[in-house]
Amino acid sequence: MQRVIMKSPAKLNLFLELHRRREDGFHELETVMVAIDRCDQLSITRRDDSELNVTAQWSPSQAAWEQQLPGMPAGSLDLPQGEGNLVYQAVQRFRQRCQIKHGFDIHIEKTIPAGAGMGGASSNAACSLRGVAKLSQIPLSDARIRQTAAEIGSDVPFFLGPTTDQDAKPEGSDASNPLTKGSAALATGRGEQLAEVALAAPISFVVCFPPHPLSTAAVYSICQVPVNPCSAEELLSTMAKGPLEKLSSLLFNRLGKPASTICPPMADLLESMRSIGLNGCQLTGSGSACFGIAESLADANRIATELSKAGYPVSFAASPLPLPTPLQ
Ligand SMILES: C[C@](O)(CO)[C@H](O)COP(=O)(O)OP(=O)(O)OC[C@H]1O[C@@H](n2ccc(N)nc2=O)[C@H](O)[C@@H]1O
Ligand SMILES: Nc1ncnc2c1ncn2[C@@H]1O[C@H](COP(=O)(O)OP(=O)(O)OP(=O)(O)O)[C@@H](O)[C@H]1O
Repeated sequence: MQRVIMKSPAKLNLFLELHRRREDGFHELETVMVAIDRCDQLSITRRDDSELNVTAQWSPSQAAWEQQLPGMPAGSLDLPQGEGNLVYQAVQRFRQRCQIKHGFDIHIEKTIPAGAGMGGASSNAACSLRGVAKLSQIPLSDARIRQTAAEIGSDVPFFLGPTTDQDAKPEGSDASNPLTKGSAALATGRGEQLAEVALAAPISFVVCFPPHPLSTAAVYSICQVPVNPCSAEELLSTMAKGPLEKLSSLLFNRLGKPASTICPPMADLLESMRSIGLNGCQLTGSGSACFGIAESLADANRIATELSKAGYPVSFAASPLPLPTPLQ
């Protein structure tokens, strides 16, 4: 096999709580993430020589994105190429660890907004590790893949999917829902310790990216660790057993406040989303994208169109997307 074409999904954080700031500068957190069907595409071709080439472009084009998001700060739509791209860093580190001599040509077609809190770069990095392992005949359950992912970023391990097929059968629920199995996980530590969680049925999200990218480090640098942290327990049990109508009241993100301090337009966006009829509107990750829950996918598509017309052109409906298990 010389080439793989892979989908690299985005994620939403349904819950995010901070427990303590660690000596290494990272925060111990508890977050529930769901992969969604807004995906970048990676094409990875094995080379006979040792060259590693990584290129990225917006789909359908940079010009289309610049036209859609005229208010974006200059340069914020420039995608890093080559060594500046997280995919290059992940693959190079993995090649050195596994002494992979051959090179790769990797091209990324981007639809996930950057600086949005949707894990675009992290997802691309995880996807590239899976693809390079496949093209190098390294079993996807090889521990060095997950080890490299954890070193590259806090969100990268999540996108590798369940560790083994056994892990993809979460406790106490019907894990056989083919539309959602393997799409959600509880992450702790700095985000690299994962436990698969069940989702009883698909959820209809509306995601909206205001033209204001946010730096994850900047948001964390002004966050406050609470004295009495919230718990994800009720959210997790409602995800597994329903009623899903209750979900929107259980969504929570401790980074919402620091993110809106840095990006005041987010408050207007959240207000617009609530007034248009979305439930449980909140920030995903460190932002600046926000999401809410609609009654149905048809409703989500209608609301996304309304938000686009109301001045938020990067608005879309999304559903949970099962992450691949190592056997796929
Ligand atoms: C906000 C989330 O997306 C939630 O899923 C993640 O926690 C962020 O993960 P990420 O983008 O992969 O972040 P990294 O690239 O690992 O870290 C970027 C910076 O965010 C801060 N950071 C990140 C994760 C964490 N648990 N605590 C932190 O304080 C640190 O300053 C770190 O230097
Ligand atoms: N493959 C990539 N795709 C997009 N951005 C990348 C990539 N590699 C490096 N970057 C850089 O990383 C920055 C953050 O990108 P993005 O927000 O997609 O990543 P993330 O940190 O995984 O997600 P999150 O916003 O949830 O923290 C971008 O602004 C860009 O400068």
